[in-house]
Amino acid sequence: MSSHTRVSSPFSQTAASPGAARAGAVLQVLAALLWLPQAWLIAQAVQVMAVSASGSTSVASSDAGSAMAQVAPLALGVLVIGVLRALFDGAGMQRAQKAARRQLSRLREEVVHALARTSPMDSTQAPSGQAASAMAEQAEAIVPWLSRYQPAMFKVRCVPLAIACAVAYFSWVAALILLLAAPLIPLFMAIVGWRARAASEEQMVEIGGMNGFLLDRLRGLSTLRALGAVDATAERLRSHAESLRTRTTRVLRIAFLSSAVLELFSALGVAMVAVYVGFHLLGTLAFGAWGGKLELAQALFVLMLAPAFFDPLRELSAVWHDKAAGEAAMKTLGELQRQAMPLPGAGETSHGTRGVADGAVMEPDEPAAARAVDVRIDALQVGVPGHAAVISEMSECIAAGEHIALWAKSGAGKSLLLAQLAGLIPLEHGSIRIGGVPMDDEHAERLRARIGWMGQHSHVFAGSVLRNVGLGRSDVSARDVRRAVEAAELSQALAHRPAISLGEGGSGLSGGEAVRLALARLAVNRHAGLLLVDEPTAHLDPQTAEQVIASLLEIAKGRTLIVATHDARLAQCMDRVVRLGAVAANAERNEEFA
Ligand SMILES: Nc1ncnc2c1ncn2[C@@H]1O[C@H](COP(=O)(O)OP(=O)(O)OP(=O)(O)O)[C@@H](O)[C@H]1O
Repeated sequence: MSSHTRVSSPFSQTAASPGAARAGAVLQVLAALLWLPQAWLIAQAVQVMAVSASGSTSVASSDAGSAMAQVAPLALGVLVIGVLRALFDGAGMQRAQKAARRQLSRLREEVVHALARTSPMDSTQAPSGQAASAMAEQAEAIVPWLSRYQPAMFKVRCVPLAIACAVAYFSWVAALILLLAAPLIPLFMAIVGWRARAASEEQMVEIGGMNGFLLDRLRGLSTLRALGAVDATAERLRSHAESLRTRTTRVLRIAFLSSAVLELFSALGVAMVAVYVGFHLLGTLAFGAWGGKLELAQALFVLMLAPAFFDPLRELSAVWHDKAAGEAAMKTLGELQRQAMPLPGAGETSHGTRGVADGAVMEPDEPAAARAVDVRIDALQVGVPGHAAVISEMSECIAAGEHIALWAKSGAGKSLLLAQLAGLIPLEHGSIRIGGVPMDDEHAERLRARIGWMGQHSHVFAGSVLRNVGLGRSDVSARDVRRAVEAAELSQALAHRPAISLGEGGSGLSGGEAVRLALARLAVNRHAGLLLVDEPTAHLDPQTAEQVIASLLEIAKGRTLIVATHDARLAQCMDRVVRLGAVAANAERNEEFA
């Protein structure tokens, strides 16, 4: 069973929250279009001044005064439109930026949820360092892509066309020059952008890989140091950094190339319009103005619009790299959302799941005290979806309150069975019922809340012992944590170091203390009617193992306990031993442990 959550196309992502993003783009387009009246007013003012200057030798000074009177409202208009343009542009950018930030938060939330909905047993999951780097760092590339590239793209679609129409109204030749120069730019940009995207993706993969590698090696630094592999690791890190440098340089080179392409063609376009307008005014090129001759104001207007025609394209070029980086980031986030092995029931809410069939004994609003539950395993295939089954079929009934040991050789599937019982792996064949409730997508979330789990390698977070036991859960009080720590005899073990703060991965704790910490986590779960424990005494000396067994039995009183073990002393303390791979022989208690 596998499900794939796909990130929808980046464009549909933006379309999903069109309001603010679109409003931002529209405001920026309006600001750009306001240049048309502003340029017209400037051209008119220049014409008035030119006429006044040319006539000042022969005409009375009162005419110069009237010219100033004509120019003043034009100048005021230019000023007012200038202020409006600045306001529109500023507001548009602000809105686009805010919309992009919101979109990024939403995407990050989706990725976090997708990761949380993935089974922890999925061995194909991205390394945590890579996931953290993708979400925290690479995902930031989405903001400029949405807030700058997309409005720039919108402008390119509207503004040059409007300007070309305005220019064509006065001179079809000038408009033709602009229209001929314009398509060359997107064409070359697309060619360059295609390379930019590939280069950006390679750069992102390299960043993610390097971060994952670094985090992984930092976690295992003590092992690397102990085995004398620090230098070799540093060497690999250096080669990663070198490769990243090369890829980053390639991305920058392509970004510079795209700007150069655009500058070249836009400069040529503007220059050709200027040459035409100049020669037209001089009378050399007397065509191209719909049979007439351009006035000074009209010629100036056309001339001023020529660079503005290319402005949106220049802007697009400046942010062209944002598109490549943004799309590469979207792709990386999409990869993170791909769930090869979903966590059963992670998408379901625990609300409204009352009324479970078969006389279920676990009610959603059950009081705090744990109640032992029975476990029924029917024709269960033990294994991970997509991999060969480890046990093709097993059936077993475990009574409420019974304590059993799973006994089998290494690799026989004890841990996988415990993971299936805990609802951490989707079931492909067969069924599990806990307290009469089937372990399926509908009930898994609720069942997990009633199961205590102690894995083979419990992760220890950096922080205090109490925080590591409470794990910030709202339903676990400080009193519960203290009691659990007592029950696991962890406080006695750490009595000589009361203010101990643990390092990431459990540095600062002995192996026995780490097991006690895991026991305390087990004990703190007051709702757990079923405890699943994986090899709690592995690697412990006989005396510590005995203490751990005693604590475990104390914690498991009145609850159902299933423990995977190779330890005969622990197995002897159980009511029954279930041999995996020889399930039929489990009806009676195994004499080996009598
Ligand atoms: N997440 C996983 N994805 C794919 N295969 C897995 C996964 N976890 C375990 N396996 C495989 O399933 C088989 C059973 O593993 P499991 O950890 O259940 O054995 P075990 O009986 O608990 O062994 P041990 O006593 O050594 O802990 C092994 O061959 C292992 O490689």
